[in-house]
Order: sequence, then C-alpha cells, then structure tokens
Amino acid sequence: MVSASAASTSHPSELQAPINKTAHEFDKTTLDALLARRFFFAPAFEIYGGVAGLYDYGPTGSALQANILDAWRKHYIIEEDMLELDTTIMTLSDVLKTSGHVDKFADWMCKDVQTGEIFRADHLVEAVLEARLKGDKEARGVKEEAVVEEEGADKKKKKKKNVKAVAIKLEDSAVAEYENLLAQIDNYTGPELGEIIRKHNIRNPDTGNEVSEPVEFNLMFESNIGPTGQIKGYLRPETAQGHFVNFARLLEFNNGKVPFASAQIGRSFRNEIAPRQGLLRVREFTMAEIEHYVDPLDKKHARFNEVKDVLLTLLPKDVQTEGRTETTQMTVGDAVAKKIVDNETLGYFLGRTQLFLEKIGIDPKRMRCRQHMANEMAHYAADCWDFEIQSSYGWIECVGCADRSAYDLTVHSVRTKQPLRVQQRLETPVTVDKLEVTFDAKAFGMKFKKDATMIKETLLGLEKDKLQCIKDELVNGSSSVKCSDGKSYDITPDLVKIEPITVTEHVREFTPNVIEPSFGVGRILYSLLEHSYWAREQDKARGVLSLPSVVAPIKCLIVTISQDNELRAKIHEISRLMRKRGIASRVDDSSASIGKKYARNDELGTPFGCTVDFASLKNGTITLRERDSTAQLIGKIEDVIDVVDALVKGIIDWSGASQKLEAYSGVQDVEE
Ligand SMILES: Nc1ncnc2c1ncn2[C@@H]1O[C@H](COP(=O)(O)OP(=O)(O)OP(=O)(O)O)[C@@H](O)[C@H]1O
Repeated sequence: MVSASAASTSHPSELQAPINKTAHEFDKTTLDALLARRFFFAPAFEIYGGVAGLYDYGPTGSALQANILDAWRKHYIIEEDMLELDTTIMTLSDVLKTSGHVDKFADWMCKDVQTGEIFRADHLVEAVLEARLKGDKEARGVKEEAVVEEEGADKKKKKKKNVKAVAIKLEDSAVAEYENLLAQIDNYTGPELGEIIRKHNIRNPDTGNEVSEPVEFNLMFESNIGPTGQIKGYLRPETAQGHFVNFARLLEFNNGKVPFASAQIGRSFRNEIAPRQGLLRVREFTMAEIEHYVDPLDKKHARFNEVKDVLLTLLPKDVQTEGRTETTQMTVGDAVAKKIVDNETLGYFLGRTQLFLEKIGIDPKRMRCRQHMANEMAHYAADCWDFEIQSSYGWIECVGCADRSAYDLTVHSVRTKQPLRVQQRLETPVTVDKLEVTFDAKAFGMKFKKDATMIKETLLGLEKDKLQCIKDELVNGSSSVKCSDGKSYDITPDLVKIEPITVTEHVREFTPNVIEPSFGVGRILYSLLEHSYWAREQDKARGVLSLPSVVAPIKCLIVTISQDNELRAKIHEISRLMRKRGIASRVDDSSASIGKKYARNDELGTPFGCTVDFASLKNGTITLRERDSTAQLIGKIEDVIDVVDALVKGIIDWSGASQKLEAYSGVQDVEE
C-alpha cells in the first residue's frame, strides 16, 4: 500500500481528467430512478395514490431548492439592494379582479366528446402535429439531425404518452403548414385553436374520438375568507400583485424615488388543466419575482455597462412569425442598440438572468431567450422575453422577463383611488400642453349608472396619446373606453369633452413602468438536475450529478478508510470543524467500501470528499477528492478545511485548490 505521506507530485492540471458529459449520454429512466432513490422529490400524498401536479421535496431536493434561492437572493436582492417582501398567499378577489386574473387568467380546454377526458387545447394540437411530423420523417427515412433535438422530440412523445408517431408520408404543403403552426403554438386564441382542431382533424390520440370546441378554464383556486363566506379570495397565481398593492409604502421607503425594485420569493398556485410533465407543470410551486419600477421616459440602467458584453442566445419574434426557430447569438449591448430588446433595463435583467442561470449550473448551450409574439404578449406589455431551457421535455419557459408598462399600478390606482404615482419636484417649472377631460355629470351618471365612476377614472388616468386618439374619434361622433373589468364602454361628445389646456407645472407626476423578471424555481431546479446528470464510463448504472458547489445540497463528504474507532472519532472531529465554518458536510461511517461511499455521494451531487486514513493519525493529513474528475489532493486537516471553505464560497476553483495542497495519486493508507 502507498501511504498517504508518500503522495505523488504530478502537476495539478494532469489531475483534471476530461469529463465527457454530452447530451447523448443522458438517460431519463436512470435519472428518474436516482431522483426517487435519493429523495429529491416525490408525488405528494403518494401512499394515498397521489394527486397530479402536486409534489413534495425530500431532504436533497429541499436543500437544493434552498441553495438555489439563497444564490438568487444574493445575486439579485443583496447585489442590487432590492426591497424584499413576503406578502400573503390568500388574496382578496377584488385585487385579482382589478389585475384581470378573475376574467382572464385562463387556459383553453377541450374534452373528448365521448369519454370526457380533458386536454389543454394548445398542448393537444402540439402533440398531435409533432407526432404527425415525426411519422412523416420516419416514412421518408429521414434521420433526426441533432442528438439533443432527437432526445427532446423523443421524450416529448413520452410526455404526451399516447401520441404515437405513425410512419405516414404527408404532403409537402402539410409539412410546411404544421411547422408554421407549431412555431406559433403559443400565439393562438381559443377560437383559433378550435379552427385548427377542425381543419386538421385533431382527435383524442388515445380513443380516436372527436374533441369539443375549446372553452376557457380559469386556473385560480377559489376560496372564502372567514366563516360567513362573504369575502371571496383566491390562492395567488403569482406573487406580483402583492408587490403592486404595497407600492405606495415601498416608494416611501425608497424616499419617493425611482428606479428601485421589490423582490419576493413565495408559493403560487395554478389549477393546471393537465399537469403531466413532473415538476415542470405543477399546481403549487415556488416563484421568485422582481418588480423593477422605472421612469417611463428614462429606461436606462445605471449598471448596464456591467452586463453589456454578456452573450445571449436570442429567438426574436419576427423569426418565429415566419415559422422558423433558429437563434442568434448576440451581446446584451448589441441587442439593445439594435432595438431587438426594447430598452436598457429589460436588457440589463436579461443579462443578469443569463449570468444567474449559468452560475447555478444551467448549460448555456441549452438556454435561449425567446421573444413573445404579438398575440402572446399582454396588450399593455411593451416587450417580453422568456428564458427557455431545453430538457428532455423540449424547450420550456423557466423565467419570464416582461416590460409591463404602467398597467398594474394604473389599474390598482384607478380601482382604489390611491395615487400610485411618483412626484418629482422640477428645478425649473415647465409649461405643459395637456388634454383636460370634463364630463356632463348628470347625463354620464344616467347612462352608465354603477359603472360611471370606473369609466370616469379610467379616462382621467389615460396617458396623453391615448386621450388624443379618443378625442379624434369623438370628433367623428363616438369613441370607446376599455376598463379594468375587460369591457369597452361607448362614449359620445355630449357626455365627455376633451380640450387642450396649457398649465405650468412645478412637479412632474408619473406612473412608473414595471420591468418584471419572474422565475419558476421548480422548472429551473428540474432542468438543472437534467443538465448536471451523467454517468461514468465504468459504471453506467450509477449517475453523477455535477451540481456546482454553490447549490449542491451537501458540500463535503467525510469518510474513513476503515471502521477503526480512532479513525471514526477523527471524522466526527473534522465534521465538527466543518460545521463551525458553516460547511454542509456529511459523515459516512458505514462499513461500505470507499468506492461505494463516493458513488452514493456522486448521486447526491456532493462536490468534495475528505478521506481519513491512518496517515491522518500519524501526520494530521487528509485527502480531498473532487467529484467530477475524481482528482485528489492532500494536506493538513486545517489546510484542507480552509480549502474546502474557499471552494464552497467560490473564492477558488479546483486549480486554485491544487496550488494550496499537494497532489495525491495514491491509495489511502489502510494499515498502521
Ligand atoms: N404550472 C406551473 N408549474 C411550474 N412552474 C410554473 C407553472 N406555471 C408557471 N410557472 C413558472 O412561473 C414563471 C412565470 O409564470 P408565467 O405566468 O410567466 O408562466 P406562463 O407563461 O403561464 O407559463 P406556461 O405558458 O408554461 O403555462 C414561468 O416562467 C414558469 O417558470
């Protein structure tokens, strides 16, 4: 046996064995088995048969999520001095009525006309058309081009389980039409999906039965607050409204100035129609949301320079509208300069989000920013980009980044009559040309009755350009006002007058615009697990999760080479020292072989391992192993702990560690 003290002194770089983690090695069945075995997550209420779309996280999944959230808090809240919130999940129905969720937060659903089986209409169309295209390729003997694409398409078939690809050749025009429909699948309304279903004879793939016309299904869970049932509430479908209703306090906290941002991490609930993709589409999930409030006339960002060179993979809307999906690599700076991304602040958050996702271990090659197409984007939004991550389920939105303009604060302000606006004292007063709105109060009240106040306030809250349009239409006899209840009300010149006036202003008042990055934590966590999973050449059945140490549930494994009592005491001593430094470590003093102990921890994604042997007793040394390369270093216990601490904090990397400790290529000393 080579003793630990007789360590090899090969160059550190030689210890970094090349690691081959290409996509074709990915095997979802073994990953799923690993995630279940190591209790990352499992169906909730499993012993009662479970409920679709509800999952519990186990010790490893919880720790991984906590570490992702900790990294998120540091990356955004601490780094950018954001104002953190923790608002209630149970939300007053009035709030969600005003935001538009009660009327509009719905997906299109259709039913098998005979069995009653429910489908999300866009997902059904997507699955059936994809299967037909795949069948066409098979019939033509065309091989899928990219390995990664092949995986994605293949597993997508699994997700929509019964949509089997049947090898049938399609007309060329049908192939082009299907590809075009698929590229815009997020763009269709319910009636449009109904038309596609009829035109292309889309049926329940399991039964071959026809499906009904798509109908809207609201995704919110409704509840009552208090015993009388008079106060209606909903479990929130996003955390954002909790930010907006607290805007006045937040603004005051920030000394009345914009820009600033609020941030919140919390649970959200959506009664998804058909939750079929594991953690990717669930009914209860953790979100992390930022609302950044900015002057509508100045969307520059003070720290834009820090991200202008970050490289993004962009899929702009005009490419998708042409039915294509190819992406372009571009820096944030160029994307904003070329007006592909609407403004600096939105670009800033795209850059910061790219950096965050890379930092926690998402593969940049399997990440893209897809711009929303016109119909997909809310009518008030100025621009919207989704960070999509590719996994075996295909490209999935994991973070939405939207410029929501002044919509949210305006509607809440109109409804509550609270001025959710910023007042900026002007150094020199300015004369401003405005449009003044006056009403024939009696006639207006008679015509609109209980809706009169809402319509009046909507008109008074409109920006000048919108008012000008209404004024121009009134000249021709009538116009209409769209209100927060989603309805349009017709107005005529006898009820409303809009006249130009000139005023001298000492204060500028405006409603801030909101840029919102919204993160779905479960989707990111699952994608990360797929991206970090691989298997060693010599042991395909046992996987490795190459989680970066910043998010790994446990940072360091501590093991002994034998069951000797003195050695066992030593590992507990080392564990105590690590705990003192706040390093999440785990002792494995079982009788399993050292190889097995490491293999178990490879599956947990533990990046480092310390091994104690008899040399530790003689010389006070231990070895340190790196998970991916299995390279080892040796040093005094205190030095190794210092190095582990620095590695975990990201102060040094493995080559930095190799400069502080000696290389070790021996086998541990098992005899005294
Ligand atoms: N049912 C869900 N399960 C898990 N995460 C979700 C779910 N719905 C949304 N999210 C996450 O919340 C983020 C923000 O929500 P947003 O309202 O933008 O999603 P969405 O556009 O409704 O998503 P989708 O179109 O996939 O239903 C998404 O980027 C996603 O990561």
